Amino acid sequence: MARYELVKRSVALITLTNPPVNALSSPVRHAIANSMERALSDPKVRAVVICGENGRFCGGADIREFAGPLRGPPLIPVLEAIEAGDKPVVAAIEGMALGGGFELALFCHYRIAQSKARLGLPEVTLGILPAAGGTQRLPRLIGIPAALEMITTGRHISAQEALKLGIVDQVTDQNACETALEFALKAVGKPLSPRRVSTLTTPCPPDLDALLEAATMQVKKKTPGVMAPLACIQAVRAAATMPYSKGMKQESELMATLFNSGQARALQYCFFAQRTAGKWTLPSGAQWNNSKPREIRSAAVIGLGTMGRGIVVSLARVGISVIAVESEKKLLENGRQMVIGMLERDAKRRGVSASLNLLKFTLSLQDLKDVDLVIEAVFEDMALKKRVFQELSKVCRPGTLLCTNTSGLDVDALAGVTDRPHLVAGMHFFSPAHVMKLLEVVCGPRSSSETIATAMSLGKKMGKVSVAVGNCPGFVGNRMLKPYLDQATFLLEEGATPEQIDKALEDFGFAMGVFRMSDLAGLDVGWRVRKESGLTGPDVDPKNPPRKRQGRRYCPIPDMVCEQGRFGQKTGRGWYKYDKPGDTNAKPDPLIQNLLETYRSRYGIQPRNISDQEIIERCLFVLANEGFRILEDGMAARPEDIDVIYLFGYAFPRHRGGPMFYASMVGLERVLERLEHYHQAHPDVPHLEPITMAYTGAQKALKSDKLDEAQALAKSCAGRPDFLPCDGLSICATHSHGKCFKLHWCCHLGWCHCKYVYQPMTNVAQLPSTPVPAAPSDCTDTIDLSISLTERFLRISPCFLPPPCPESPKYCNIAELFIDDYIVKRINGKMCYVQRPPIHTEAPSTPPQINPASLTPQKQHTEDKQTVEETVKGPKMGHCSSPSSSEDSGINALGGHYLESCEEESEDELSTDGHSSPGSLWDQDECTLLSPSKSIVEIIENIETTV
Ligand SMILES: CC/C=C\C=C\CC(=O)SCCNC(=O)CCNC(=O)[C@H](O)C(C)(C)COP(=O)(O)OP(=O)(O)OC[C@H]1O[C@@H](n2cnc3c(N)ncnc32)[C@H](O)[C@@H]1OP(=O)(O)O
Repeated sequence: MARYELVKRSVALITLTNPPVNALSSPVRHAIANSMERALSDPKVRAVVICGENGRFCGGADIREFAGPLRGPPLIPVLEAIEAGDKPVVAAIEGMALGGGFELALFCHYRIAQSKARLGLPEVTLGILPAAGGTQRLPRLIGIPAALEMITTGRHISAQEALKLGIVDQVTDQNACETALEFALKAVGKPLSPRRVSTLTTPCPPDLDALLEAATMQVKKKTPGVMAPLACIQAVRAAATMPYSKGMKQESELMATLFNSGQARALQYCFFAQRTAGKWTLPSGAQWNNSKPREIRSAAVIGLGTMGRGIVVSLARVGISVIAVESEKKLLENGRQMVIGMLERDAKRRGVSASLNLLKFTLSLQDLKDVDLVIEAVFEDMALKKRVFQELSKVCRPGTLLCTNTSGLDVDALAGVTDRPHLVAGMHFFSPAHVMKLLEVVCGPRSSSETIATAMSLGKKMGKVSVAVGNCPGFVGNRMLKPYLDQATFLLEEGATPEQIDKALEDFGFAMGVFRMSDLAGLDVGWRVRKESGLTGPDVDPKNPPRKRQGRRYCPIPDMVCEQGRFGQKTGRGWYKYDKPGDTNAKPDPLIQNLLETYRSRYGIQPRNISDQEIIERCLFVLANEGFRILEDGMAARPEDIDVIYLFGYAFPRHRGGPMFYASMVGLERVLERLEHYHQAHPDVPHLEPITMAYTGAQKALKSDKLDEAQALAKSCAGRPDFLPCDGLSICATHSHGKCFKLHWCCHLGWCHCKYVYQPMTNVAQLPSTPVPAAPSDCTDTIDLSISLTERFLRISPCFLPPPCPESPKYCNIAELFIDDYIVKRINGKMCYVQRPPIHTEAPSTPPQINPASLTPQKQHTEDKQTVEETVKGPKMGHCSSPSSSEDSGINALGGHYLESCEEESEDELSTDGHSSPGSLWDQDECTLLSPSKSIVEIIENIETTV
């Protein structure tokens, strides 16, 4: 974790060795502390240099450690020992010094930076503040204004800027470590006191209060409702007004508040979710690390509308030569001028020369015969796109990849008209394409893994956050948007105003409410789509009730707004009025208020007061509900992918984590209950029906037509770093195909390709601890909650925490729980899955008394124990069994499970009377899930899978 060497006979060189970013994990902190002690006590050592391996100084604290209790030495005392030492310590900064890494450098007496290095305190972006002295030391070093700006924005600065600000002492084009070694030797003997930042006085500007006030206003405007930047300002104020030690105390108190906040969890989740999305996976098993992308040197873009132009710019600025095609001379010339203008402005801003020589503009598709990849960006019309793809098929060389920038049309239908359906995929950019970071890469059923790998890799090269999604109407982002927009207009019908709905959403954290956003995007686009899909317009049968379409509720208000020529900002009128077309300052319009009142009275709707809570719940829970459906349908691989799409494509507030994360933070029971509530009130709105309900009752018959739930679960988990193939171990005898998987933590169900085989294996401490919903008063032991696997998955991993340490001794294993119908039991307020007992005809009227010992044959204990030990040691996994053998072994799961999970327990603890001994471990948190210490074991869910 850190290497210690004596170099040049008298300099201790400490190299951090914790790939990929030399984060300050517990072992690294240990190693720094030990190395410093050694260096300071060795009389041969006259100076110390600290650097990072592989050209990266340090990426800061190990963010993964934030999820659990702090282990190992706290960072601050380790760093204080560096500053307090009587030998000069020089930080040799290559690559990056971020967060705790930057703070480490600030505790050193000198800092040398390689010219390409970046420095910064990005903690604010993770919902925390620089709490290893960053907020107290940086202002002392560079003054309040510059420190405030760096700390509240988290901006990374260049080595040159750091030199200018006085953060580093020297910038070198050479190896920073070599330079630092020379520098260190020269520093020997010079007084260290002035180099100790903690002893400096913060230069305090006379207008401190005004400065801090302005900063406060600025962050409140830029990131409304976000706590961390405000806490940063308070900490910096302390640096200006308090002695160092008091300031440090203040910093630590502020950190304590932030550290456990939901915002910090959300923002840290976003950090990892973004990186997880790059690790794409397809149902076929193809994924980021087993599929090779092609290199794309040349591309073509068809259509030079807003989207096409943005795509051309995105490609050209990363050095890909582009042929841009239009159908008419005038459009081509217009597009050419606009693209050149955009590239020139972009290059000026980035201080580089515009890559105009990479561009070619043409009216002929024939010019595309040699390009590596084509992105079609013509009008959103299937017939037109099909014609283009047929033509491309004829013109382009056989290996050219053909991509479409459709925002929701069937990619496979386009693939079907080509001679190379495997080389066709969707590349759904967001407008404006050269600005927006999101790219949905749409995998058609026939898209090859190489095609997807290439599109994903091209997206990354263009600086996009690319997410692989399935091919369904609207893909992921726009599919979810529809129910969200519907809810907003239904709320209008019921009594809300656009201003009220927008305000509620903006207070939640959206930069723009749904109506302001629609005005910006233009209302005519959606109107055209609705007309084309027969929801409105002359083709609609006049006998159709205006507020019903295809058997479900329909709100015609948006059509009525468009019929008045109100298309949003561009026409100066939409849901709001604007001073002139193109203006952005939205003002409430009494005409809209009139329209709503007339509408309501025409349809006999009594307007009611609608709370902000209802607005948020209906708009956002319906969004998450559709997300669950998308996971169930296998159209997104993981909830993180959905969240990333909403964060980067739809401006979902980052400190809320995304719609799926938000739902998990609210608590899925609550989301479920509210959706049920709203669905009961609005039964003609299917999107309000919780996905969990789709598999119960009257819908049950449909289940066989649906994708199997277990498959959906596995799909939703495949590719997660915590969802690991179990090394090709032999699997069930009857279904000897595929591989087994195991979920370490997020779910205690694993899955193998014989889709009914579950292999629970999880860390006891991580087993579901979601509070169990209160039982109905008239029936205290049973709630007939039939929930889907996808939901359960999310429900028990409410914040997608990282996996526990693999060496954790607390794995439990229900090796043979592979049943088709099992029960979730509540034990001590937590949940446990066991096989349904032999069928009893009647549900017990009182809570069943489970006698664990009687459920647990002794022989099975021993066998299970064996399995657990193997599990703990390594990836070896017990066999999965076929459903046919479930009856032999399933029931032992409960006993085997808890016995092995709490190895130190004697069987006495598993007392058949169900009462735990005082002080027993069964009473402690870590084992509560498995403890039968309360005699009442409640059945809280019936979960069925199809066999
Ligand atoms: C008392 C409290 C004391 C101290 C508190 C200190 C607070 C902190 O230091 S908070 C952390 C501050 N640091 C950061 O925010 C940096 C975060 N990382 C990045 O910005 C980037 O990763 C990067 C360092 C600029 C490198 O970028 P890039 O080269 O593009 O690689 P990535 O794909 O982003 O990351 C590679 C790999 O590393 C993982 N990772 C990166 N940083 C951290 C980290 N700080 N902790 C843990 N893991 C980190 C990242 O998740 C990637 O992992 P994969 O598994 O490969 O996806």
